[in-house]
Amino acid sequence: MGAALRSMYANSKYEEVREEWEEDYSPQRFSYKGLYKATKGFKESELLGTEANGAVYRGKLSSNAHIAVKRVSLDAEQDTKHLVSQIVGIGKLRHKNLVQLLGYCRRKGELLLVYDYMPYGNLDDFLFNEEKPKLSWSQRLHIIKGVASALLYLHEQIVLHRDVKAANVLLDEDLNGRLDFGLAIFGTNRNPMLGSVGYVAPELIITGMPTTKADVYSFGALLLEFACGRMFIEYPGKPEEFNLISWVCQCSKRGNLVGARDIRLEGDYVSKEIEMVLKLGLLCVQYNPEDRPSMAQVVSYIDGNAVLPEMPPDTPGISIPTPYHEVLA
Ligand SMILES: Nc1ncnc2c1ncn2[C@@H]1O[C@H](COP(=O)(O)OP(=O)(O)OP(=O)(O)O)[C@@H](O)[C@H]1O
Repeated sequence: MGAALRSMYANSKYEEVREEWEEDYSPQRFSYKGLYKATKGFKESELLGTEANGAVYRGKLSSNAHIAVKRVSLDAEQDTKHLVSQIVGIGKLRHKNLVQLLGYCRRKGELLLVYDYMPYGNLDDFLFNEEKPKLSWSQRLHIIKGVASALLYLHEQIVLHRDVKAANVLLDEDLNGRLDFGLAIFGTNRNPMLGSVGYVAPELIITGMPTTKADVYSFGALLLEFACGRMFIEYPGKPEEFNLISWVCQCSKRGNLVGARDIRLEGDYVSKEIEMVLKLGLLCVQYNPEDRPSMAQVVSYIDGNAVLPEMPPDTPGISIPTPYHEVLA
């Protein structure tokens, strides 16, 4: 048992692995031949990006649907059955601000994940790459609202995202923010901390246990990045500007919280909204997980259905250095 029962196109370039237990998952199963054709044979020109976990290609199916295909290598000891059942489960989630995971294909030592294609790529580029057109404040707020509601939806479905970061927020054709599922959601991220440096909640480094409040922390870091147009942690920065918590608290102490904003916004912003996003960001990145709001509260604050609690910049638990300070100082 467990051996491949059927190997489609054995010994051909379209060879793939299918096992009997996958029969129930056939609606989510893509053929390697179909994906090969969709991506023009995984041609260099269709490559969207290569990250530590694998390469992502743009593709077009025979139905004319645009897709993105992520190729990931599988460890021999990986529990493939469990992984595939997780992929199928995640694929059943439906929310307008999630990047839909359409299905998968499996080859020897390799997994291919198929997603809806997001034409504008990820937020990382728009927020931190000076060469990309800047996002206006109203576009940013629209994206923030979308991502917050997607994360709330995941938590309501008892799913942790585990890797909220700007690179995992993609933009669709209408510039809606769509939360992408990084590999961390499947627990296959080879980074044992689960998540990405800078966005990981301090307690996660010690416990290694992902929680909803750790997702809220990462979302808070993202909020600060949206408003400030800078990465949450910037290595070459001045010590007091090393991370956005210190930077925003400094501005707040000087009585100029809005001064922490992205200068690329120029005059295009609403002070009250920037203030709300910055204050909410600080609330979410508090050191103590119990002090952070839930995603349901976060959505209420963003939608203006609840009043944000006042939190002076010297409140214990916000302006203290993160563990990264000590590691990287
Ligand atoms: N569905 C998609 N549509 C369009 N572009 C995508 C899609 N998914 C990923 N990309 C792009 O492909 C590149 C690599 O993405 P990938 O998700 O592997 O990066 P990552 O976020 O660092 O990885 P991970 O989240 O698994 O740690 C990025 O530039 C990303 O914007």
